[in-house]
Amino acid sequence: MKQSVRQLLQVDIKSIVKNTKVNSQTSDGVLTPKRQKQVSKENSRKTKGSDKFQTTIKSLYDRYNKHYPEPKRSDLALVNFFFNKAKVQFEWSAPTFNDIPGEKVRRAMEKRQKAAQILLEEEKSYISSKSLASDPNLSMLESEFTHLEHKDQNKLYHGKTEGIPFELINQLPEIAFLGRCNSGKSTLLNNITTEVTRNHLNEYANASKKAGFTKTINCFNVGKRFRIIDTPGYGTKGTAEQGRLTMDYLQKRRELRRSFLLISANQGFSEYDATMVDLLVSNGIPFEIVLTKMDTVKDMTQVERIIEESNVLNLPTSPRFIFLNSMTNKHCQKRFGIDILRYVILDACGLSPGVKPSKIKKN
Ligand SMILES: Nc1nc2c(ncn2[C@@H]2O[C@H](COP(=O)(O)OP(=O)(O)OP(=O)(O)O)[C@@H](O)[C@H]2O)c(=O)[nH]1
Ligand SMILES: [Mg+2]
Repeated sequence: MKQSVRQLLQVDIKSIVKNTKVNSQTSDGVLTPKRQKQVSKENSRKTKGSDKFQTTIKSLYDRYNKHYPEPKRSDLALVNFFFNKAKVQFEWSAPTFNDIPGEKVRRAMEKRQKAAQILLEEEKSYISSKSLASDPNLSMLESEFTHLEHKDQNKLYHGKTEGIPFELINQLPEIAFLGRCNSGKSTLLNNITTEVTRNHLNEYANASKKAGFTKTINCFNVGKRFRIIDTPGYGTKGTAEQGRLTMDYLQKRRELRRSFLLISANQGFSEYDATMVDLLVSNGIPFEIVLTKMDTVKDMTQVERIIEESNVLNLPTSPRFIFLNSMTNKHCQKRFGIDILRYVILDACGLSPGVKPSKIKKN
């Protein structure tokens, strides 16, 4: 008898637990009709909000990128596939331009080649002054000289690469993120190279609320197809050394294909940004403009004003304008503009949207 009471009690407790848990769900996990209605209402509100945001961002993009053909949806899908699958590896961090792997050696090689060229020219002019120009020995001399020149180089750089430093053999196109401190460069790098939408993402580059966080130029290899360079921010929290480092990189780096100037949509163009734009234009460095933190913008006319009041629409070049958000919030629950930026990056590196990463992420 005692046992059957206990059994009864157990059954009762079980059913109580079941009933409380199942307030909004039936026992097999299916939502009750009431809850279903609520969820679908919430979802449609979210979708409506996101749709509105997407439409606004799209109309801004169309308005300021009339010179550029709109990327096809199928291409955007391919590009997203590439970035979501490509393995990202941190490669180097350089506090000065000479610290970039291969740069010192490249400079030394170029100096030697220049010196050798001058010697060859002198030799030629000596021979022609002695009216030996038709002498068959001249071509022999030239080839002898070239041989010596190479032998000399090989002496400097031993190894299996026939005198060419490994870092220079391993060249890939590069793109760089530039902008004021806190404009969202490091966060964007983490975002475009990951599939997930997660706030406070610190996957590869370190991002921080603290302005002036990135202090060196940092290089990340993406799928062994190209490299993304994260630069230190400029402005009141940046230092003169960091500014020089970024300018050296922009002016001297042969692998740089395009730079992306990040402007925070809630701050707009500053005098520092105007100077950077001038430097990019006067040095002939190709660049695009990326308006970040679009999730923080309540009134989109504010973004239009930022663009119209800056000088960028009157430049001799026509940079693209890309509008995006790396973070999400209640009003903006998806990332926008990331796919367009991904598309432009591959294009800048001379890669087609259908390119496959040479190295993929492990799941
Ligand atoms: N709301 C919002 N915040 C963002 C977005 N992107 C970046 N942030 C925030 O802005 C702050 C600065 O981001 P970082 O990526 O470190 O900026 P940075 O340009 O690399 O800054 P420095 O390294 O100092 O030059 C961080 O607190 C980020 O969370 C965005 O799209 N929306
Ligand atoms: Mg940074």
